[in-house]
Order: sequence, then structure tokens, then C-alpha cells
Amino acid sequence: MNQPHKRRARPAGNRPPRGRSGPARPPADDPARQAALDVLHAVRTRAAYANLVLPDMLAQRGISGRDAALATELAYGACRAQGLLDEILAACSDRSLDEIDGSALDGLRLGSYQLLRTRIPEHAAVASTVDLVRTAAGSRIAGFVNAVLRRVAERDEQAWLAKLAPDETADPIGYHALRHAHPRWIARSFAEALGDKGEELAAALAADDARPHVHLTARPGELSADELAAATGGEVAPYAPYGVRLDTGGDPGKLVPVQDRLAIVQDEGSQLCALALTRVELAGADARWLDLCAGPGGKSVLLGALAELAGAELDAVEKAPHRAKLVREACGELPVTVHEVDGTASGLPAGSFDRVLVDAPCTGLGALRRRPEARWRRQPSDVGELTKLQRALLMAAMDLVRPGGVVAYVVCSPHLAETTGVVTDVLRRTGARLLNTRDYFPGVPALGNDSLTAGNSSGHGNSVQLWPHRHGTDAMFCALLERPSA
Ligand SMILES: C[S@@+](CC[C@H](N)C(=O)[O-])C[C@H]1O[C@@H](n2cnc3c(N)ncnc32)[C@H](O)[C@@H]1O
Repeated sequence: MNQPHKRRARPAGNRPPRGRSGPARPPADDPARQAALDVLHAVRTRAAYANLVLPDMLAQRGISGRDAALATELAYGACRAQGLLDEILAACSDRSLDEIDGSALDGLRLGSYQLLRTRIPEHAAVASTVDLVRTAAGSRIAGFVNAVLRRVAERDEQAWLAKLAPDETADPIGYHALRHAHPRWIARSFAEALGDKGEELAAALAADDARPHVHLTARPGELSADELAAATGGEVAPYAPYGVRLDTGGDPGKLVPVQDRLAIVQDEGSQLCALALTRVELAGADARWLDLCAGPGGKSVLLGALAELAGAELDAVEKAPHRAKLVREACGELPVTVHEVDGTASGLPAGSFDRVLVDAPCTGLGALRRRPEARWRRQPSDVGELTKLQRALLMAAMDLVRPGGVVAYVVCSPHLAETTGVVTDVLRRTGARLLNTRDYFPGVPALGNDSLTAGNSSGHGNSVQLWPHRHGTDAMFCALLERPSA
């Protein structure tokens, strides 16, 4: 007769100490959830970017296939939904979230995400998460996580929303913010830019959770969009003449045309904004172009290639040394001179550039779909600091461009303070003219909300606001300003 199997007690020395950040090696039996949990830990404790940490972790741990897909879904999904999960967790716990041990909170987010937003059966979602928390933080904390997750499992997501969301009529922004797991201030900023608090706001918030297509730019003068599409299995992008859209996953950096420097990875919205600057007809000289915020160099490559075709040269300014290096590497043999200086005091000669791009540092609220945790990390207080810098850079650009030359002000954000707020102020201070920017986005529909457009009230032209849910691009803003002739 077989002897009953005796569980060997785990030696105390093997037990991870309380409060440690998680096991160095994933347990062999659940590498996907362990990786997701470790990503949540890195995001919470050291402000890591999930989309940078996870791919490295998967490679180092040799996690691939279905496990890699599950780890990605759980890590990114829990990061995106964090605020919604936290509201639900707060309703299920008698402690406030601030009082909950960090490892427990990571586990609660991971477990509640599985319960509410995946088809993983309840017992598997809870038991697997509790096991991981027990290994990392001990039995007492695991018991707490188990109890809270059991309460979360009493309702599905819709039922929780019905219980917790504000009334749609009385508070439409709060309602859509919670339903689409966005902070209220971001939902409000989208609503203000769209001029809509209802269906379109919901569509804009939903688009932030969709995986973006990868876009490529064919290097002008080297390859056409048709050729690039044929070489990569992608399709020609709808609006940008050098653009290709890829439907497949995988690392686009490994595509042969990208490795051969015949194409770059670049959102179609970025392509359109850089191109708009080059499409304005100028009277007089057109030989010196400037990119005032160039790192890591995507738009410099496109502008540098177009400058070469036009017989012009590009100066590229970047303040951060490592990013200036990236610009140099990206531009290679193109006629681009990189200056590692502050764009607000570059020392470049005033009035000497024909075309200037200011692709200013911004909140990035227009690219939230690319960074799972970004919506919860950004704070409303970031906006004030950034708009000061954006104003200073745009003022510097107005000084560097020659009379009759053109400046493109671009941000990857629809927040009105960063877009029309900055532009309206600089128009007032410089007497510059806002061109009808939409004319330089030919064939692109639904380019903005007329009633909100910078300069409209003073009879100037219109700026452009792109959106993921309308155009499949990042939510890029672009305004073309002409310096009055002397
Ligand atoms: C939105 S990114 C530019 C993206 C770039 N145009 C591209 O397409 O790859 C803004 C850049 O401005 C740089 N920057 C921030 N402050 C600056 C300053 N005062 N002068 C020049 N560059 C600055 C940042 O380091 C960052 O690389």
C-alpha cells in the first residue's frame, strides 16, 4: 500500500521575508501572473513604465507564447484600469487603500482585474493571486487579499459600475470617467476639447484602451508607402503619404526596412504634423529649417529627408544629452546638425529660419493608449509647469523664424491649456498670424471643434486636433503660425 504523501514543511529560511518586493525568480508554476504582479510592483514602487519593464522581464525569464500573452493582458490591463479597480477595492475593504500593504494592493489589483475584465474563472483568479501574495508577503496578508477578492467577485463590472458610478445626467463626466477607467480631470479635458460630454467623450475614452496600430514612415526619397507596405505586409495609411499601417504584433524594429533605415516607426499623426510644416508655401528663401525639440528624432528624420529633397538643411535642438545622441544616430547621413542646447536660449541666430517645428514636451494625454499606467501617474498640477515651458519654446521659435516664415506648434495632448491656450497667448504677444492649419491636412476629416479653435475669435484660422477614435492616430494638436513680414 502506498504511504500517504506527506507535505514537507518548508524550511523557515526559504520563506521570503515580510515586506520584500517579490521573489527574484518567478515560481515555475505561474510565470505569467508572477510577471504581471512584478510589473505592478515596479510601476507602484519605482515609477517604472509597464511597457518597458514587461518585455525585458518576459525575455529574461524566457516567458513566451500563451504565458507571455496572459502576462501582457494582466499587467497592462490592471495598470490601465487601476483607478476603477481601486474604487471597487475600496468598496470591498474596511481599510482605506492607503492603509493596505503594497504587496497586498498589487495582488488585489491583479486579482480584481482578472475577476472583472477577463474570462478567468473566479476560483482560479482568486486562488492563483492569493498564492502569489502568500509567497511574497506571508499568510496574514494573503488572507486579507483572499477576503477582499471574494467580495469583489460578488458582482461583475457592470454591477459594480451601477453601484458606484455617479448619475449620468447629473455628472456625465464622472460617469464616463469611471466607466472607462480614466481620472476625472483627464475625462474633463477630453470633454472640453471635444465640446462633448456624451457619446463622443465615451468613444474617445474607449479608444485609449485599444491597442494602437503601429505606423511606419517610408523615408522620403528612398521608398514609397506602396513599396513599404509590400515589404512589411502592412497597408498604406489613410492620410499620410509616406505612412504604412501594420496590423500585426511583434517588434517593428526588427522589420528589414526599419533595420535598413529606409523606414521609421512613427504614428501617422506625428507624420501629418511634421508634413504640415513643409506644405506651407513661403515667399522668399526656404533653405533653413529648425526642429526645436528634436529628441528622440522621429520628426527630425522625416523633416531631414524632406529637407534633403528640397535642397534645404535642418538644425535640430535637444536639451537632454542622451536624447540629442538619439537624434544624431537617427538622422545619420541626412543634412541635419544637432545642437545639444536649451531651446528657450539656444544661441542660434534670431530671424534666420524659414520653417520651425516646436514639438513641445507635454502631458502626453494624447498618447495614453501607449502607456498603460500614464493616465494615473499624470497629475493636473503637471499642466501648469508644462504650459510655461511650451510658451517659452514657442516664443523662442517666433524669434528664431524669419519674417514671413512659418512655425508649427505641436503637442501630443488635447488639453486646451496646452493647445489653444498656449497658441492664443503667443499670438497675442507676438502679433503672429494663425494659418488655417486644416488646409495643410488635406483629406483628413473632422479636424477640430470650431468653437474652441485658437484665434478664431479674432478672425484667424483654425488649428487641428487629431484623435484616436476619429483618425486612428494619437491625439496630436497642430497650429501653424506665420511671423508677420517686417
Ligand atoms: C515631445 S518630445 C519631441 C519628440 C520628437 N520631436 C520626435 O518626433 O521624436 C519633446 C522633446 O523636447 C525636449 N526638451 C524638453 N525641454 C527642452 C528645452 N528646453 N529645449 C529643447 N528641448 C527640450 C525633451 O527632452 C524631448 O526630447
